[in-house]
Amino acid sequence: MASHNSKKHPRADAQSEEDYNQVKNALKHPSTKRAKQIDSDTPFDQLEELLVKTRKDVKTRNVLHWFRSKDLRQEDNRGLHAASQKAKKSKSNLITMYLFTPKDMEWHGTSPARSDFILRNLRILKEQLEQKNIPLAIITAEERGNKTEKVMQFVKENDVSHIYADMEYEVDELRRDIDLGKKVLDESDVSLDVLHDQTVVIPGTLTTGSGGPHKVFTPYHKAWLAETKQNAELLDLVPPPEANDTDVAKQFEKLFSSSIPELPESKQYASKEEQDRLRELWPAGNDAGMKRLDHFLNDKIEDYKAHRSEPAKDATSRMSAYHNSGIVSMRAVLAKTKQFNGGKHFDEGDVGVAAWVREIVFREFYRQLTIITPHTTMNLPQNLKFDFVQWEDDVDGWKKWCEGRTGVPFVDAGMRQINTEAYMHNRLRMNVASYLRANMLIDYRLGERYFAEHLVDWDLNNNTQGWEPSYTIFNPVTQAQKCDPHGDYIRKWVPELAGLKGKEIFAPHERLSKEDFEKLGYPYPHVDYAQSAQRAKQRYKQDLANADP
Ligand SMILES: Cc1cc2nc3c(=O)[nH]c(=O)nc-3n(C[C@H](O)[C@H](O)[C@H](O)COP(=O)(O)OP(=O)(O)OC[C@H]3O[C@@H](n4cnc5c(N)ncnc54)[C@H](O)[C@@H]3O)c2cc1C
Repeated sequence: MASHNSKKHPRADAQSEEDYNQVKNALKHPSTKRAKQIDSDTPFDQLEELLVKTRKDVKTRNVLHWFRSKDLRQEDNRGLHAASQKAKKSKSNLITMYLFTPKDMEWHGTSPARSDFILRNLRILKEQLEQKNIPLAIITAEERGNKTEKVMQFVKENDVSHIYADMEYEVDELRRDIDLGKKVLDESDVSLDVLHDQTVVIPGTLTTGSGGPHKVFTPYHKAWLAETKQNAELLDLVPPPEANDTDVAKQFEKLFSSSIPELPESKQYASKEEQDRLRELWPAGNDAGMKRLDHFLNDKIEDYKAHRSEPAKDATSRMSAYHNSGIVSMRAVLAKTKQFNGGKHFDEGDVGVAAWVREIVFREFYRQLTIITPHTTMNLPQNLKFDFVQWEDDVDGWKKWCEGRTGVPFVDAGMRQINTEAYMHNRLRMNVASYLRANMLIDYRLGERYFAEHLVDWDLNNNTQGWEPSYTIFNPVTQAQKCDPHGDYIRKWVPELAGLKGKEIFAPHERLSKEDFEKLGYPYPHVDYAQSAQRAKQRYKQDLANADP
């Protein structure tokens, strides 16, 4: 029977040695030498160069916008708007398409929650567009390698003269667009344009005094604030597409009748209960996303700076899934935030606004890092030396980490949150990542993959940067005492410990008698914190000293 427990999608409660090896197999990557070659002639630069030639002045017939999983909205969508304008100018038709590639979902390990979120958003989008007589055709590409063929076939069948899309910055997606661009060059009557839409400031454009793109966050953040202050039009929105004439319905009957696919077998929810729970937590559609933003601005943002790192307060926006699938546009989000700030620039009004926008700038910065060091989206760390660390094969530790049974309350609470909500608070993401790659010395890429397989907001850029290994090792007990001072977050997610008083909850094995601890039904820590942190530091130091990337 189709199940989320299937071999292709290991679940927290089904982690066996076989699953562990399967995850490991999904983490193949080029050599560090090859990574450097890729960085020296980036797919982003190659695509930008190609687009100069593929943006052709051809006679307009039908105009296509190709939606991707990162721009699933009609509101303030740059590519869609450009396509609509082109169609209107020549009194031709706008048609749209989404290429559904279940094998891409397998390849990236996309979670059931995110896969379902994408399909639910597509359904809403299709209905909205149909009210304007604009078809949204769902085309299935059976193989990862036959996308260009599928798109060109669609282009021919529907007499498309202009293809528009919004750019995705990861290596595979850039290479897909390069491949399409090369085909378009061979066609005398087809044009291709791929626009920047994911960020307010285009990746790669914020440069240092010596001309190269910023690679360090603090100066990038400063430059970003200056750029958006000086060029207020960066937050200007474009309108949704204009309607087609009604006769289009007949002409493109086949496209209108294409239906939203079912979730692939390996991406199905484990149960109806899980499906209902996650759908309620993550309602689809631009309206739902903007409503969530309003709620955050009205009720939470003022306290964001003070409480953002306290998971029990749920003081953050939970907007990431909407940002990453492009359900809301970042321009719309920031324009609204500025309005809330009384029209003042982001760093000049409310301190909560300044702190919140700073996080969004991290998101923009990580896209800049992706285009300049594309190897980071190929299962390799930013600092290539970390590829030389000898990780441990600790299957038992891995299983405990996945299930939230490491014996470290703060870590376990985080893991149980992700397993229940397809989301984890940022402070916990930092702590569970540190625990896996340092205290357990398990290859951080397994954790990275686990996040992909479980998060609704999974994003390759943010996830790889979040998992970037370093010498920093968090102490999850002191972290919990600082960020969850009353233990409420731990109590919520680790009910075995709910009855503990005061500081007992942060390290029950140390703070209770052996007898009382064993009554809890909660495990002893998988490793000793101090010894394991020391071991990791030594391992990193020794292996990085010998690394030759
Ligand atoms: C190990 C690790 C893995 C992560 N994986 C992902 C991931 O797959 N997808 C993802 O979107 N974020 C990821 N993050 C970043 C961050 O944890 C989430 O963006 C954040 O928790 C989302 O919650 P929120 O929307 O309530 O954020 P808020 O605190 O409300 O922040 C506002 C927005 O800013 C952006 N943002 C916030 N923090 C970060 C950050 N550290 N880096 C980049 N952008 C940020 C998000 O778009 C977020 O919605 C990861 C962080 C770590 C440490």
